Amino acid sequence: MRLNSVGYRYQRRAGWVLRDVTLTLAPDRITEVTGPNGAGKSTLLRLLAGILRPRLGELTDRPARVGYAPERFPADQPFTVRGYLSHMARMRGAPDARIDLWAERLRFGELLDLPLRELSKGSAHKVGLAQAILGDPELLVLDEPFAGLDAGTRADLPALLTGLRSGGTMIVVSDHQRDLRTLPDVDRLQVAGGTVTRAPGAHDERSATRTGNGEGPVAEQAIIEVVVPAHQAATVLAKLRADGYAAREPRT
Ligand SMILES: Nc1ncnc2c1ncn2[C@@H]1O[C@H](COP(=O)(O)OP(=O)(O)OP(=O)(O)O)[C@@H](O)[C@H]1O
Repeated sequence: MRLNSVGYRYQRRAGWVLRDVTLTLAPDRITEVTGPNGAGKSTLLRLLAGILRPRLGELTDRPARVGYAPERFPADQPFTVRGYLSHMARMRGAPDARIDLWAERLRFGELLDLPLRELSKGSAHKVGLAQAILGDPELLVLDEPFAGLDAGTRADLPALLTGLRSGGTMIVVSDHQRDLRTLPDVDRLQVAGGTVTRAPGAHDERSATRTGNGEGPVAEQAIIEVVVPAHQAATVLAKLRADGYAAREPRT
């Protein structure tokens, strides 16, 4: 996906929030977007997701299936959690079983029959994440997904995102608290002063601060090997990826 000299301002006479942004996002990558408050991170994410259209320049090669979770999920809707997610799943051609799967992974399974309006802020935020993910998007755009999450879900989320990336999803995350900082192999964009620049990736930064205070709330990762009959390798790999684990092809 490519942005060519993209500029955006909200009103005709307002100042430009973003100017002359040119960048390419590669598939199968996680990109973390950082920057100070009001710099334009959400604006950039809305442009990437197609919620906003560039006033200047162009955005090309956006994948067809896009999942987007806004910073604040609009929970003031007259549905139960399950009713809302079923509707979203139907619109995206996803099976209902995905609702239970993602409700369990994001730790809100026991809330599925509650009205959206009764949810706490953090639980509503989880529903916002689930609706973005359950349609198996090719591009997943998450605006501050860690904000307001309980410690367990917050610790799980980097591994869930890594699993989706392994399954081929391009992921863009704004993350001003830097929850992804210890995840290896993440691209980083810095939004400031109306421009977007590439910053050193989390991997580079982790190497640089290995003896410093770089530990974050990311769950500890473990690598295991699984031995299966050769003819089942592709099936098992697909199952692991569908379950949100990062799994790689067998070595020959
Ligand atoms: N709907 C809107 N109408 C007018 N101006 C807006 C709108 N949304 C954002 N802005 C302005 O655009 C600028 C960038 O806002 P944006 O929300 O993209 O920043 P951000 O980096 O995501 O900030 P934060 O870290 O506080 O969430 C700000 O000056 C903001 O006031």
